[in-house]
Amino acid sequence: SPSSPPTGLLEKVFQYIDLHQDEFVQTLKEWVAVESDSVQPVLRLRRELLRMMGLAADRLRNLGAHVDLVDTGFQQLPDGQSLPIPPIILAELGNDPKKPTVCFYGHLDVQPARQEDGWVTDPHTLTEVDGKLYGRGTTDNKGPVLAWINAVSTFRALDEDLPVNIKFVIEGMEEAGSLALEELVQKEKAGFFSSVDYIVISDNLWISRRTPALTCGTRGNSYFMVEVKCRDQDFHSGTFGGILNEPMADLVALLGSLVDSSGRILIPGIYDHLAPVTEEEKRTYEAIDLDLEEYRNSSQVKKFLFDTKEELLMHLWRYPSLSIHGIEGAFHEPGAKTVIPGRVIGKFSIRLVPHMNISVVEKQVKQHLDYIFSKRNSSNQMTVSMTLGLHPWVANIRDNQYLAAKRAIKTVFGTEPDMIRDGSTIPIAKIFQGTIRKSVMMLPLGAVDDGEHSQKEKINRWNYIEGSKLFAAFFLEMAKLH
Ligand SMILES: Cn1cncc1C[C@H](NC(=O)CCN)C(=O)O
Ligand SMILES: [Zn+2]
Ligand SMILES: [Zn+2]
Repeated sequence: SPSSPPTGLLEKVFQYIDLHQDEFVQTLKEWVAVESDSVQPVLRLRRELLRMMGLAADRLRNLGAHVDLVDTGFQQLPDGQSLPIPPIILAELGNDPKKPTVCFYGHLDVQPARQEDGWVTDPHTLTEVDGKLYGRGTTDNKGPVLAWINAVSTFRALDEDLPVNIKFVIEGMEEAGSLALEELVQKEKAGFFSSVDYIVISDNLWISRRTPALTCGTRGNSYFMVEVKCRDQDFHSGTFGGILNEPMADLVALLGSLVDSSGRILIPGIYDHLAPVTEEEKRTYEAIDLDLEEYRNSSQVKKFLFDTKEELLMHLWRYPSLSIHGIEGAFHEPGAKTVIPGRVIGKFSIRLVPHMNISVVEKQVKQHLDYIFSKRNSSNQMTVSMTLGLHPWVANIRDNQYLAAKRAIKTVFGTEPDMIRDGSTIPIAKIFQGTIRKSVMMLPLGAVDDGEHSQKEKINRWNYIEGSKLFAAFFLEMAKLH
């Protein structure tokens, strides 16, 4: 059915957002100018992060929100140093018991970015080219956080009553693993979060460049380190080559035993506990707006492992995958050094899906590596550890907020959303759902080609501005449903 044009208040709200879009872009520019990198643990960048959180707190206070900057202590580094963790913002605007309370989670830290890495423009100077707003953090996650703030500020500017009570959880350590956040969520379960009815996260992307999406699930992740050690120092391959079990040879064999060339994980039992594929689920893939050729070309990949939309999406979203990330201690620089590394650590992770069990996966991985290693009769020492275990997350799409979001998308974009999952992990979603037991929704704003974590990250002006409208329309739909 065609969408009806917005009327009354909504029309006023949309007009306001259109008229003030340059101001909204200007604020994004000011936020992108702050190099709030949480990944590199250095004091200069931590100060930038603190400044970023301060800017956001000021902006929220200007909206009339009550803002708490919660102190979260220090991050202990492996070298014994410690760095301050930026405070987590807990803010609230309105506490009318007749209205639903919607809490927005977002983060203002960003991935590292240097112009030499292959940016055409300075990553910390927001630059508009053909309607694309380039800059680190534009889509992940400063743009979406500001879109939510833009939506709230529009009601305030028009002197209109906010349709819902609003809360904010904004952190500055997401890219470093959301240090301190889980603890805060647990601590505030009976406090800040007790009045929260719904949580909205906008920290992933559509699967299309034009069709908006609603995200119904994410994969989890289990991260492994496998260390092979002969001794703590390197060897010269001229003086020791030929008489040692070399750690790299052991490690390469171990890593080479994990996955075959068709992408199938070779760890026994790993596929034993997967949610079965239903006919209903199969039908959902067909409706999704994904042009395989365009996706492949824009990703600059010659060939994917799968060539139907259904298989590709299933392997991204609902099957586990194993990726090999790197080897610590290996010689990786240019040139030809004749070294035998004495101790190396291989790093890989397995993306988890319903109904996999993290500790079962951990056991299966360890058993498999023990077996492969024992067959080599190596005199080296192997140690396997799982350093991260993040659960997959599945939405309850029958919740009111999914209905409200669908209606808001229809109003703003004139279309039904793609109902998608995401292959990566937003750990806090599962924690919100598990500890405070509230409905969680992921409502992304950015397009598939935004390049989060990559060079030339951008958000389209269109996505940013229509996204601000989407959040405003969502508030009104939520109020109607309550
Ligand atoms: C840190 N980490 C280790 N295992 C998983 C993660 C989270 C990370 N999350 C994202 O990238 C958010 C995407 N919008 C990922 O999925 O790799
Ligand atoms: Zn993010
Ligand atoms: Zn990110």
